[in-house]
Amino acid sequence: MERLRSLKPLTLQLDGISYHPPASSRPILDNISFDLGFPELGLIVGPSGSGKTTLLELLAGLIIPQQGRVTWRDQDLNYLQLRQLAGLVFQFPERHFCGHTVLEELRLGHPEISRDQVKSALVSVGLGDLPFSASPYQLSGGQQRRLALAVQLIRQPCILLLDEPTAGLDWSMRRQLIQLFQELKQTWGLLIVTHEPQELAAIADRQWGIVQGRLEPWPVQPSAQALDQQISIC
Ligand SMILES: Nc1ncnc2c1ncn2[C@@H]1O[C@H](COP(=O)(O)OP(=O)(O)OP(=O)(O)O)[C@@H](O)[C@H]1O
Repeated sequence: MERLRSLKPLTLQLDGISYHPPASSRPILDNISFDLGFPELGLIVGPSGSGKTTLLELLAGLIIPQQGRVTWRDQDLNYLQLRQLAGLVFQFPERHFCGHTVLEELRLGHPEISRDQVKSALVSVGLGDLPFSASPYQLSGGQQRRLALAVQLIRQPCILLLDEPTAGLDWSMRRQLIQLFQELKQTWGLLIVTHEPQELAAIADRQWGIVQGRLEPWPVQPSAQALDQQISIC
């Protein structure tokens, strides 16, 4: 990871990325290009089925595009390097918890991780007071989302990828999580995909829309014709 951190501009770039699995009649991602700085929070907004999760899976190195390049600090990355670079928090991550305790959850697959590292990851998501022995299943919805973030942060990725991170939470938990994202974006690159942008848009540095696998400017600018109509109505 130090090697990935130590090269040139602090930017993740996608250039002409297309993904078209054989089972689909059309490309799920169609010629996607954008760049995201570090630290920075990028927001991609799109309806259900527009390709949001697929884009994050690709950036996490879980699927491989047929076309295009992903570069980090001007260096081309393959899917194995993407797995190092990015930490993906799935939608409803609490459904994938496996550990019986918070400590187990944070050490899954990495038994060498020290208790100090565990503590530090918990502190960075505002769970510093949580006992290591607590059961992940007995935490509140907001705490579970924070724990899922800590599971990724402990791996020290450069970019955090978050799929609908506030879905299914009540207003107060959403507000607390958004406050946490605001803090995390001072240190990490964050890319969030959602179909409910209202609250997240307030803290985003860059925003795009995605429709049928194509990236678009967002929020959509009203056309000149629509503006003329508004003026004539007034
Ligand atoms: N391997 C695949 N083969 C065929 N179709 C696929 C494959 N993976 C995804 N799709 C289809 O691609 C489209 C985009 O899926 P994706 O999960 O990325 O959308 P999404 O924007 O995240 O939707 P949601 O918000 O509902 O999760 C969907 O229609 C999905 O069924």
